[in-house]
Amino acid sequence: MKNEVKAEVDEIVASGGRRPHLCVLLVGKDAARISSESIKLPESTSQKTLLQVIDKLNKNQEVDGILVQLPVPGHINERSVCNAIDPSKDVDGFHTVNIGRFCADQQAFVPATPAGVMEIIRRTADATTTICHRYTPPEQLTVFTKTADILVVATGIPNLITADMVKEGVAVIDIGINRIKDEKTGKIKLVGDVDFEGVSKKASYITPVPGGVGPITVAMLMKNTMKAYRKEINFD
Ligand SMILES: Nc1nc(=O)c2c([nH]1)NC[C@@H]1CN(c3ccc(C(=O)N[C@@H](CCC(=O)O)C(=O)O)cc3)C=[N+]21
Repeated sequence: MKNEVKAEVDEIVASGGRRPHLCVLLVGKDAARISSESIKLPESTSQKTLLQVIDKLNKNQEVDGILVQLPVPGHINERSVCNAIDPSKDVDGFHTVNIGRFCADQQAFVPATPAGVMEIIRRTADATTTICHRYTPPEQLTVFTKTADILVVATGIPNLITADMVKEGVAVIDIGINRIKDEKTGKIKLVGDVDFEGVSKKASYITPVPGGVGPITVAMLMKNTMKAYRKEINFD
């Protein structure tokens, strides 16, 4: 590493900010405290510099888990960044090694949001899985949503799913996180992709936003961090 780049990286890492904010207390033999550190880099940061910061964290024995908050600015290749993280510290499960191992039924770090959703559903029973996406015609979308026993929504479109689109007794999991302006107060508020007000009247279960998938995602990230700390995942 060139000296001036190294100095820059050292400075960025050193200015990484305050430490013990996030305190997760586990009582019993696993009692531990997870400390976390946010390293905020300017938008203009080059890919090279970012990769060097990651490399330093990879080599730092004190660091068990690394998460690069996505999305990254356009001049940075997301895949290269995810793949720069040591797979054994990849608590996001975004490294191709972890994705590949997961798909091949090998031990791996699994992404926190889907793991959280599975935790919510907590069922291993057979289910037919169908996927709709941005090219699903709107009138067809309703055909699918109306037949669903479990409806998992992640679109980024506020109020996409309304009461008329679901069947009585459906279980709804809302992964959407949208910041919209509240018509009444003028304040920015957080909503999901589901019209909670209407759909909750028909649903047997429904996760709210905020207070649903978000917090359980964080919990799954903590779980992965503990797995990384204990070196529980065997990458052989
Ligand atoms: N590498 C990477 N991994 C991620 O897992 C990742 C990411 N990048 N980029 C952004 C998204 C989004 N995400 C959230 C997690 C928890 C809440 C959460 O806990 N939300 C609270 C509300 C928080 C608030 O009020 O702002 C809630 O829903 O109750 C939100 C969003 C993880 N992401």
